[in-house]
Amino acid sequence: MTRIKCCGMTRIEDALLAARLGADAIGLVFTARSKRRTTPARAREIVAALPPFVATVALFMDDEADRVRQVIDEVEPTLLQFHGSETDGWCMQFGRPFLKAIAMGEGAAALERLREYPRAAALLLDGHGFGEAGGSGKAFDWSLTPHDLVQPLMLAGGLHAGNVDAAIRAARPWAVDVAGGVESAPGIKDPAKLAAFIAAVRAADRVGEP
Ligand SMILES: O=C(O)c1ccccc1NCC(=O)[C@H](O)[C@H](O)COP(=O)(O)O
Repeated sequence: MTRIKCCGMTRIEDALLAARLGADAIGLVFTARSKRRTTPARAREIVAALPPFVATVALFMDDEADRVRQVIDEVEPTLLQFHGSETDGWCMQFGRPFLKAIAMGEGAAALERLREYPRAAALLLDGHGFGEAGGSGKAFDWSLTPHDLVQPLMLAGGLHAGNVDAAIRAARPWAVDVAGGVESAPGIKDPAKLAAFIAAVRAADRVGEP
């Protein structure tokens, strides 16, 4: 079954709805470069409201290590996610499992970077260009997804209910990640789009079942 992460949560009601609809994880963005950023205080409220077994992911992009530590202390996320030019060793310093986003906007040229994070819990292939922020709404060429990596792969970038089936068939990812495709405005989730997205992922999972 394809796991689902809904990113850029800023409201308790959106996070609860995602959990109720079956999302496996929600993302909380702390980098100043995001139009979906939230505060540690608000994130703490969202985390406290969630039911058990829904993972919480704290996102950063070339932020100071002290800022990451402050968020860990205040929010106690399940996982960290790094979107910038952080190295494998830098990401490891917090002693927490981490996801590393790889900018796939340059196409095949980006594939080498996937091999630079042997200690990442999973790799998130995102559609933006190198140095650009995530949450771009840009898809990449899913056929580039490699299948010889040990780590689980997550697919992100421009996904929505209308294309996630094709994305899953093309890339066969372990998980999909969505932000803009389920929103009515940055950081504000649209209940109908969220429900349609999760239903589309589940439908894609059933293809080929007897
Ligand atoms: O969402 C953001 O604003 C953001 C900003 C800076 C770094 C990462 C960010 N989001 C990371 C995510 O995991 C998004 O879900 C992913 O990039 C896909 O976004 P979208 O293309 O809007 O579905």
